[in-house]
Amino acid sequence: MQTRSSRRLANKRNAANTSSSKDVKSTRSKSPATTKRRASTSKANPKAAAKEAEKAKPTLTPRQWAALNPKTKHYEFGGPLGAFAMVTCLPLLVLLFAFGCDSTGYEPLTRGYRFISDLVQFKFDLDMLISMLTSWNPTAFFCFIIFSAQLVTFTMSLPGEEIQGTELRDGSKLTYRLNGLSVLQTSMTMILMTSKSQGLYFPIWVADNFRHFAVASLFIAFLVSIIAYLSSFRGQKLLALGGNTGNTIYDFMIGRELNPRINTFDVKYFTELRPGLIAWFFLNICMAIKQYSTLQRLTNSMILVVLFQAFYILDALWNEASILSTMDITTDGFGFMLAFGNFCWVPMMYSLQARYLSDFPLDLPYWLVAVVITLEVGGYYIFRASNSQKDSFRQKPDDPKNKDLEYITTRSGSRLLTSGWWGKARHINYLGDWMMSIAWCLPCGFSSVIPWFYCIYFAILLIHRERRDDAKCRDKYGKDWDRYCEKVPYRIVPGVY
Ligand SMILES: NC(=O)C1=CN([C@@H]2O[C@H](COP(=O)(O)OP(=O)(O)OC[C@H]3O[C@@H](n4cnc5c(N)ncnc54)[C@H](OP(=O)(O)O)[C@@H]3O)[C@@H](O)[C@H]2O)C=CC1
Ligand SMILES: CC(C)=CCC[C@@H](C)[C@H]1CC=C2C3=C(CC[C@@]21C)[C@@]1(C)CC[C@H](O)C(C)(C)[C@@H]1CC3
Repeated sequence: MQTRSSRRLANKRNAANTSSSKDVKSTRSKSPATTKRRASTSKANPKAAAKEAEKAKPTLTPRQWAALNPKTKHYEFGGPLGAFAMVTCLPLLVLLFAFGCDSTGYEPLTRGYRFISDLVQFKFDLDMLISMLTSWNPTAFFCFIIFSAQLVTFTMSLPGEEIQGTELRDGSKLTYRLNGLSVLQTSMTMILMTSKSQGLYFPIWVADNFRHFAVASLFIAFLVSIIAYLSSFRGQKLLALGGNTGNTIYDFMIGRELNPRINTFDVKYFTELRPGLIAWFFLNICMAIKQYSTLQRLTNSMILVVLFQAFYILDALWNEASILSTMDITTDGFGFMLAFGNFCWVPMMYSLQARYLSDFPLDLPYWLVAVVITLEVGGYYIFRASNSQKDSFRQKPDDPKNKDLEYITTRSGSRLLTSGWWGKARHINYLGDWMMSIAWCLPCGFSSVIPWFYCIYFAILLIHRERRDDAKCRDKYGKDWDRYCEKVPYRIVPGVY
């Protein structure tokens, strides 16, 4: 994909980056004294070091900048029309689920339809409008904003191992601080300390005001994505190869800038692994506490759902370094899709099962508990073992456990595994993840299809994601990818798909 001139620019930028920032450590051309001074500046004051690195980047002429950021020629997600549909329909779906589901029933579609038909027939009287507006809870709104601000503060201030991401198109490498688990622990402790003085009042209040939190998360998602889109035009930013079409709505949705940063604070990395996962973790606990407060006990279905999902979130934060090689970080820009996905979609839609069970408690027979546990353990095993095998093979190919694995070497130098987990299907890790999604929905029973939403949506997301990744790899590896596909014919489910 890289043109010759963009490669030349990449080398030029790389030289500047390597000599100026602690981000790229290996090939410095400065004197040891300068190097030492810079290293100590970056340790003592990472903000100043980041500014210094930014200043040291050569200013490109408009033509050079355009060569580094070629115009995107192909659309994904149905182009501008699809992007418009995503920006409008997905938030509406969140609102429909937030307002259409409560302890009286889980019927977002009927309620949504009634609401719209009343609106169309002008049955929407003033009293109704007033009652809607006065039911808005500004406290919940501000709580969500303070919660998000706290996550930013903790991410920036708590210590953590600093590691480098994959090499970017302009030759530079960014540094990321791994402190996800400390951020989760600190934010949960803060919340628990606040709510302890009020008994269990705070978590129950959060569960009761779920819809207001949904509105707040939507507001933040739009705010963050608008700011990200506008700031992508300031200065000479490295853009995502897929997000520079020039079409406003499309670029806004897919993400224009590759790695928006405020000094050392990486907005995309933060968004991907903090607000969504941590808010989801917390909302689930609130739903469980709400069930406990009404029943004076927890049902086995609630225990299973909350434990499984908490484990999934802890696992993601424990392995947070592995996200640095996913397409969200290496390829996609930061736009509405990721901001909305993480600030709003993940916490509000992924917590649906726990929310459903707090409104409609259910005790599962032992045989079903056994089925659910088997699915979760089997799914997690496939998910984690396959992801770890790929990470370990890529990072330590000489490790004894990787020595017997078969692979093909591509012309770009990367190796593609053709045995082990990655010889069974090209995205066997998706299968494991999807099996876990069944284990999370099954405890909700079959009285309503709504809590099954996650499992259905996730199948669509994974099938679409596999197609996107396939296109990316075909573009990157050309004929080598065809060779790999011949050896490993199945996409996600061995022998089936
Ligand atoms: N819960 C949720 O909502 C979601 C969860 N996920 C999960 O996130 C995880 C990461 O998924 P994702 O980012 O899609 O990508 P993957 O972890 O599946 O990685 C795909 C990349 O791996 C490399 N690769 C492909 N085949 C091989 C091979 N045979 N040998 C070695 N390397 C190979 C290629 O990158 P390269 O260019 O380096 O060769 C390819 O682009 C998955 O487990 C998924 O289930 C994802 C989305 C949503
Ligand atoms: C249609 C729509 C709302 C699109 C937005 C998609 C996002 C919800 C997902 C895109 C990739 C994601 C990942 C995770 C959560 C969902 C989103 C943001 C993830 C953080 C979940 C935990 C995993 O262990 C993971 C870290 C591998 C994963 C990364 C991708």
